Parts: sequence; C-alpha cells; structure tokens
Amino acid sequence: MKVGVIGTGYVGLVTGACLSTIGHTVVCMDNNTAKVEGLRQGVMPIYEPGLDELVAAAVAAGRLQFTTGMAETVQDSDVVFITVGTPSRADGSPDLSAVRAVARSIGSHLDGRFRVIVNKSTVPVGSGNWVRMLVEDGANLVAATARSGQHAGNGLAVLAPAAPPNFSVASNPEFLREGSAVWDTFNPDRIVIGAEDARAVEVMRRLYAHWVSPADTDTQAVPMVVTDLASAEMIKYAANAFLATKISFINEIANICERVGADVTRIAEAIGLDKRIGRSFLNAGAGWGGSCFPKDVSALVSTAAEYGYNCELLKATLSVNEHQRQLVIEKLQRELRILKGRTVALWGLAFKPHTDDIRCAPALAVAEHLLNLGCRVVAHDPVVTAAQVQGQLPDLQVAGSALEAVQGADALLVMTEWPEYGGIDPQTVAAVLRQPIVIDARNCLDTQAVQGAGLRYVGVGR
Ligand SMILES: NC(=O)C1=CN([C@@H]2O[C@H](COP(=O)(O)OP(=O)(O)OC[C@H]3O[C@@H](n4cnc5c(N)ncnc54)[C@H](O)[C@@H]3O)[C@@H](O)[C@H]2O)C=CC1
Ligand SMILES: O=C(O)[C@H]1O[C@H](OP(=O)(O)OP(=O)(O)OC[C@H]2O[C@@H](n3ccc(=O)[nH]c3=O)[C@H](O)[C@@H]2O)[C@H](O)[C@@H](O)[C@@H]1O
Repeated sequence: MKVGVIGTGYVGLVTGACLSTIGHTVVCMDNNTAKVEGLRQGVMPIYEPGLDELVAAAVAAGRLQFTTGMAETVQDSDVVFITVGTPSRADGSPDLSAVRAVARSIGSHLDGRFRVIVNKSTVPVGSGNWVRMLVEDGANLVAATARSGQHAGNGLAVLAPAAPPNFSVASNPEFLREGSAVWDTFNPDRIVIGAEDARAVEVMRRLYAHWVSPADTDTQAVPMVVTDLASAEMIKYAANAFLATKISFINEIANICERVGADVTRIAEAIGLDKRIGRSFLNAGAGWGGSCFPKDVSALVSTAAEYGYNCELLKATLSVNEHQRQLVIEKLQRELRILKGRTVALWGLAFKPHTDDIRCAPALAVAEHLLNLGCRVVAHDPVVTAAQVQGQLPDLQVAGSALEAVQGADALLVMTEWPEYGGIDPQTVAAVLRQPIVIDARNCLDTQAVQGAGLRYVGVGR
C-alpha cells in the first residue's frame, strides 16, 4: 500500500521505516527542512538502535522517501498518518497546534479517492472527531477559494477539487518505547484501531496484515483491538498512566523499604512473579521521565478535570514521581552535609538508557537542582552530547568519559542505568573519587563490588 507519514520524529520515522521494511511504499514528510535534508543524506535525527540500517535498506529498495511537500505526501497515499508532537503546555494540557495545522493541510490536498487519515499522535479523547472537522475545513477552504476565483501566492489560480473529499479518520495509538522502538514495532503486544467505519478497519487490517494475519501459519497473529475513536484514544492514555503508576507504586514501596530495612529489588522480584502483577516496570529509582509519561499523565488529569473529575490516584502518581527526584538530593545532603562548593559526578543524562532523548530527564532535573544549590556538576553520558544540554543547563560540565567525570568529585551519582556503567571497575572509581560515596539512583551497580572497593553505596529502597 502507499503510505504517507506526516511528522518525521521518533514515531514517524520508526513507523515509516518499519512499514516500508514489510513492503509498503512510504513517504515521510516533515516541515523541518534541515531534518528532511539530513535524512535524504542518511543522517539520523535521533539515536535509536537498528534504525539507521532499516532506513538505509528501505531507501535503497526505493520504498522510503523523505519530503517537505504535503501535497505529494497526501495525494500519493492510501493511508496518511499524523505523527506530529503533542507536547505539554504549562497547565499540563497538550498543545495540539501541530495536529491542527497538519489536519487542515491534509484536507486541502484531498480529492475524491478514498483515504484513511490515521492519528498516531497521542491526543485527548475526542480528537478524532476534531481531526475530521479540521480536515473538512481544509477541504472546504480550498473549494471556497477556487469558487471565488482567488489565486494562490504563485499567481496560479487555485483549482477546485474534482470531487468532494472522501476519507475516514482512524486512531492508531503507538506503544513503542524509545531505545527499543524498532523491536517494539516488529513485536507489538497488540495493534489498536479506533475507527469511524468498517472501510477504514479493512484498510488498516491490510496495512498491518504482516502482524494481524501473518502468511506463515507458525507465526502467532498479533491481536488487533478494533474500537471506536474515543476508546482508542483513551487506551493510549490508560496504558501510559498505568505504567507510570506502577513505577510510582514501586518507588513508594522503596521509600518504605528504606525506613524498615527491606530490599525493594527482592520485593519487585517476588511480587513480579505473581502473573497478575508481572515483573516489568517495577524498577525503583529516580522516577520516570521522557517525552511521554509526564505529558500524558498530566494530559489525562487535565482532560478529566474538563469533565469535572478529580484524578486523585494519577495526581499521587505525579507527586510521588516528583518527590523521587528530591530524594536523590536528600541522599547527597545526608552523605555530604553541605552541598555548596562540592563537586558531584553524574553518570547518565538521557531519561533512560539506549536513547539520546533528554526530554523531562530526571538526571537534568537533579543536575539543575544541584547547580542551584551551588554544586559543580560534571556529567557523562554515552550518547547525549554537551551541545544537547548547553541550552538548558549552561553551567553543567560534560566530561568525555565516565572516569573523567569522577576525577576529584566528592560523590558519584548514577542517574541512568547505561549498561557500560556496570562494567566500570569500582576500584578505578575509588582511586579517583575525592570522597568514597556512590549514590546509585537506578540500583544498577553491583553493590558488593562497589562496597568491596571501599566505597559507601547508597541505592534506592535497599
Ligand atoms: N517518542 C515516543 O516514544 C512516542 C511518542 N508518541 C506520541 O507520538 C507523537 C509524536 O511523538 P515524537 O515522534 O516523539 O515527536 P517528535 O517531536 O520527535 O517529532 C515530531 C515531528 O513532527 C514534525 N512537525 C511538527 N509540526 C509539523 C507540521 N506542521 N508539518 C510537518 N511536520 C511537523 C516535527 O518537525 C518533528 O520532526 C506524540 O504525540 C507522542 O506523544 C507515542 C508513542 C511513543
Ligand atoms: O507514549 C510513549 O511515548 C511511550 O512511553 C513509554 O516509553 P518510553 O517513554 O520510551 O520509555 P519507558 O521504557 O516506558 O520508560 C519511561 C520512564 O520510566 C522509567 N522507568 C521505567 C521502568 C521501570 O521499571 N522504572 C522506571 O523508573 C524510565 O527510566 C524512564 O524514565 C511507554 O513504555 C511506551 O509504551 C509508550 O509508547
């Protein structure tokens, strides 16, 4: 099938690359000219394991193209995905301006051929109907402009569409995780389709046939949940809110463990063996961050408030998470007493390992707090660069290696559980630290090896 993807960020690029890999012909569009130009030259705008190879192969096979042109993206496609960002506004509600602009623009390029316009951006309940309205507005504007005999900016007359727009809106929430986005897309737990009509469902079933009706009879089909638009939109928020709550829950248990002398890692292991609970997302630490959990939990709270409902549980999920970062500072204060004038080595800036994404990264929040308290903070991350953090935290120093960051520091603070940190010999760390203190805010180091090197180990909930 022919697929247009509008917004070539994390979700758009991974979606486009994976759909072209399974045989569809995909055009990825973005209004960021530099990004599109870079992609045409094989430069990935994000760090995502396996993505470069996938994109290169799909481009070489002639099944993946990049463009800044909306007209060609829409006109050539049977399915048009909207995958633009929906960041949080100051009040926690999502900023839908990019979705609005794109939906109107899609409408202005439609003709009589049937297309499914698929919203993959995370948008509040009710957005499907809103997208339909905007697409119709875009189409009506072109028709009205043509009727009035007006001219486009280039002096050419605007042509009236040959036929009224023929489209259906669908919602297809995305569940990929950064750092394992390609794997997640090829191995989904479910595919959710919210649709207005059976025709759209049929198109989406064909698009996702690779997963939902695999040709190889030995391959297990992925469940496809077909529902109405509002339920599909709600499924996305409910999934993220549940996962964020699960992490806040284990962080709360960790905080109790610290007081009573229990070990949260053993508790997570044991309760995780209960199939009703499951082990994943029970790693206590410095709390969750990233581009989605914070904005999506806040957006759900904000949507509920619009409908007169006060989300007590989700508000607690948010506040436990906020508090979890504060606890990292308190642990440092307990160990070092005065923080002003101290040097803290900080390992890990990304919001989690295997990504260079620093959006809402707990590490940056903690670094900012330490800088405000008068510390010198020397950070290291295997993939996040100094240039990425410069604008946000100009006083944060970024070292070229993990050991360089630790040199002469009063404490080492581990904020992201990059596997390479576990491979560094604690003896070499002990040899260069000014004071023998390690705060492991992700419980990722070998406790005994750290203690064996004569370092004081402070983890989370143990
Ligand atoms: N990042 C993730 O892991 C996941 C994100 N999501 C959701 O997917 C959506 C997209 O997220 P990301 O890919 O992370 O966003 P992103 O910020 O990485 O990318 C968005 C892209 O849209 C482009 N864009 C903005 N306005 C445009 C316009 N008018 N025309 C064309 N392109 C435009 C931007 O230039 C950018 O390249 C969000 O709603 C997010 O919540 C859902 C699941 C996973
Ligand atoms: O909507 C989205 O954008 C995505 O949000 C999350 O994916 P992502 O943000 O990439 O990363 P996660 O692996 O979920 O981690 C989120 C945060 O939780 C933290 N976390 C995760 C697991 C855990 O046990 N403990 C914990 O503190 C991580 O360190 C990270 O800061 C969801 O897992 C995806 O399913 C969803 O598609």
